[in-house]
Amino acid sequence: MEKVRRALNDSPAMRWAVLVLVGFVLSVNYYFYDAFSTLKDLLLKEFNFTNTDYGLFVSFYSIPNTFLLMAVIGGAILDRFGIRRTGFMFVFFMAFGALLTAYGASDYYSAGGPGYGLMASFLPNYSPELKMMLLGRFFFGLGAETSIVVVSKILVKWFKGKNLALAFGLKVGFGRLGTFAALQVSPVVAGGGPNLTTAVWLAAILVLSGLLAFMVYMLLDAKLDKQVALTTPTAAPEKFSFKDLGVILSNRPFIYIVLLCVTFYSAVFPFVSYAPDFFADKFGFTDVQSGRVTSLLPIGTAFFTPLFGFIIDRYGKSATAMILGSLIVLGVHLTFAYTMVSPYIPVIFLGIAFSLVPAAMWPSMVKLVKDSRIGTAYGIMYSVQNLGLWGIPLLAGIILDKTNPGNPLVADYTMTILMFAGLGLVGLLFSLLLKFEDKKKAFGIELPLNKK
Ligand SMILES: N[C@@H](Cc1c[nH]cn1)C(=O)NCC(=O)O
Repeated sequence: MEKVRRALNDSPAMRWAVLVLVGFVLSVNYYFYDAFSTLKDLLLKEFNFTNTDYGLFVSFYSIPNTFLLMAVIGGAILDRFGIRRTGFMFVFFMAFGALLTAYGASDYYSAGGPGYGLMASFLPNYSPELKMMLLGRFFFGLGAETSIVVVSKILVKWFKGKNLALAFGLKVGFGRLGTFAALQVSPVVAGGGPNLTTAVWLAAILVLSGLLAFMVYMLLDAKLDKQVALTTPTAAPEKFSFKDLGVILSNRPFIYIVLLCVTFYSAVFPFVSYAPDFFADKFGFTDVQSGRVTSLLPIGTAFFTPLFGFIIDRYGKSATAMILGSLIVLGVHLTFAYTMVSPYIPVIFLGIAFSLVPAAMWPSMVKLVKDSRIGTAYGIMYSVQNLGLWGIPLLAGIILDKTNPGNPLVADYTMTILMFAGLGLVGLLFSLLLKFEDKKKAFGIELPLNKK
């Protein structure tokens, strides 16, 4: 038998090719996730959505992952059944959900297409269009979050000990490019209303092309597994057991990272969905100016996250990077709440924090959890994070309504922004606890990720 000396993941060119393939899957995921934020007003006009309907549509993404624990279950399925089967299933759900959403927004459906009658037969306060789109968003969220877990496990498989933090940084960068493209392309395609459906279909078809890209990746994954099986005796996949869950959940630094994950992302993602309105109301910006300053965030982080990942691979200091990032988030929100400093400056700092924490947080997991349980660990992180992504935008809306009785045209955002600052402060506390715990028990979180 021919002995395989170099496996596919020993070739840097193959590793980067894999990163581009799975990065594309992530880009289309983020594109679809964010494509609707610039279409909000058009959805309100075209389908008579209220602001609450829109909020419901956005938060439906998180329902399967938070309340049905789908990301945890998906992560456990991933550890049990492997990357190819699990990845295909969840990327398929993501594409199915995207197509269902586009169908719900289509003229064909509105004219009484299949399913319209059924959707019109219950909950008459919600339109059949909204109900079909909610169902689509539900399946999209169910598939999208676990597919991010699958991509994370793919990166650990190909890059562990070989620029893993850089690979994670680039992974986040691909996601941010998807967000940036959505913010730029979606409103242009929609053309102010007449092509709204085309903009939604374009987003759905992009997600479908992500499924094709994943199928190409499956061929490479199968080849790598065959090569590894020739050189290393393969162990049978470990069965999922609740004992493993207990082991992961009793790991203190893991818990601190999960808690930082939910507080940090809750202080950033939901803020971003209110940011254009906040800039317009506090600084008198036009829609175009608000959009421009907001889109600095995804484009800046697309470059900075890989750069910080590159540094962390070589020099470590992940816990310190998380502390610094959390401190910056706190400072940025306090600046927004209490000063009139040009928003361009705090947004640039927010971009630095939004690059530092993800670049350090996601790859740190390999120091705490064994590879065969990494899917479960990321699944837990995403499920808990989704609780924040579901609840905090709703809480922000409630605070905004309560502090602005009578729904004035220009809202005072001070209390809402202070709520985000509070999340930043709690995140800072968890990042300090993480560093303290690492110092006490030497988990190696501060050490470089590249093997010497
Ligand atoms: N769980 C995702 C949420 C998301 C945002 N856009 C599409 N999905 C997430 O937070 N990923 C980590 C990140 O840093 O983007």
